[in-house]
Amino acid sequence: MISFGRRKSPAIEETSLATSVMEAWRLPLSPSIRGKLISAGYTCLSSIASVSSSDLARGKFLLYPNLRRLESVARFSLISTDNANITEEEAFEILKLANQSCCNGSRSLINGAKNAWDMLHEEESLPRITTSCSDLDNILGGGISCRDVTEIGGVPGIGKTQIGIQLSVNVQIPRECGGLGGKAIYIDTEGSFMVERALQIAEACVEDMEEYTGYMHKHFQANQVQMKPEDILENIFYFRVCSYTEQIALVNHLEKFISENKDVKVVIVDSITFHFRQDYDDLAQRTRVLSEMALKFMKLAKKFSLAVVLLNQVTTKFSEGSFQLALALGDSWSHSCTNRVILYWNGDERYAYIDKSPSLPSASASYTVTSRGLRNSSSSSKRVKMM
Ligand SMILES: Nc1ncnc2c1ncn2[C@@H]1O[C@H](COP(=O)(O)OP(=O)(O)OP(=O)(O)O)[C@@H](O)[C@H]1O
Repeated sequence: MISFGRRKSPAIEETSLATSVMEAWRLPLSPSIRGKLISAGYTCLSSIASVSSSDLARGKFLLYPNLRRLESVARFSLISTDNANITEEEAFEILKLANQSCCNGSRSLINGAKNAWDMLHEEESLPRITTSCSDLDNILGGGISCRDVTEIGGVPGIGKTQIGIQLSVNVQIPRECGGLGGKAIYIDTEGSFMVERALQIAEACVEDMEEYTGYMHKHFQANQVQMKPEDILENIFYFRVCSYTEQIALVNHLEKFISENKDVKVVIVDSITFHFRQDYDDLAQRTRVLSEMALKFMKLAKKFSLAVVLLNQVTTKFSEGSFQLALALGDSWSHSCTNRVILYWNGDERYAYIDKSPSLPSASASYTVTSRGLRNSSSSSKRVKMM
């Protein structure tokens, strides 16, 4: 049976063509030699490295399926296509550089490999941000993991914003006190961030640190940490976004912002889906845009070793004959985060449940929201082992 390859759409063809032109374009050659090379049809490094210097010098054209389109890309890239004659010397130089670039490319890929033992150590030594609730920290393996995207969802009033504020304060706990000594980015889409509440939680955090460092100073001659609640507020970078376009623009800008503020160790989005649920009509496109956004957050988390916390609303969904709570955009969005924590009420008590994690067992723990922030509830945590 003869199978025919699926024909790429003109747009895809043009994009891949432009990408391969970029490969030749990146070689450190003079513009005139580069122009000759591309106009002879040698665009990607593998095609250049596979010919002899004499073939290249003779200006042997590669069989290119759509040279006219190549020429239009070349013209667009301001490359001269008038003269395709390459001298022997130029051919030799081109081959040398192309071979070097090919080798560097594969070497960097091989260098990227890690062994599983190193990965295990890396995982164990990953810093975590405490939630100020030791029961919750326990089920989270010590706190919110840096280098991961964690989604926290729950009904209105369950305490999502309180957790977001608590984390943006706690990320600043100095290293001497077992913290990260970092800064926070708070992206507020709903207008729920209250600065007075952040000050209240910061004051409680400073009091706890003074108590801890006072004890350490008295018994172990350790330095006392001087930190004021005002310092904590100064280290929370607050962004208010009022539409999904602003949200997309901000997320695209974050990499630059964090490169300039490398101390940022947590990014909180409160909430991730708010504008997309309200104003977005095209559901398929909405899923694509949100998945792309989640991918960008994952890249940021890995690149800058920071925690991304996406707060999310829940909706009711009719399933198996009854209404059940489901995270907003649940099904379409479900693969976009590494960890997912669901907050829920059990009687009068607030509970957190690990719904998804590649490394933690499913478990639940109770917590309470006090005037000082998140704390353990009076009842002890409950671990539910899943099959
Ligand atoms: N100063 C405080 N002292 C004690 N509890 C507080 C204080 N401030 C807030 N809370 C508790 O936190 C709850 C509000 O939590 P939060 O605003 O984080 O909910 P949420 O899940 O973000 O809700 P929404 O989805 O509506 O934004 C209040 O109902 C109250 O129980």
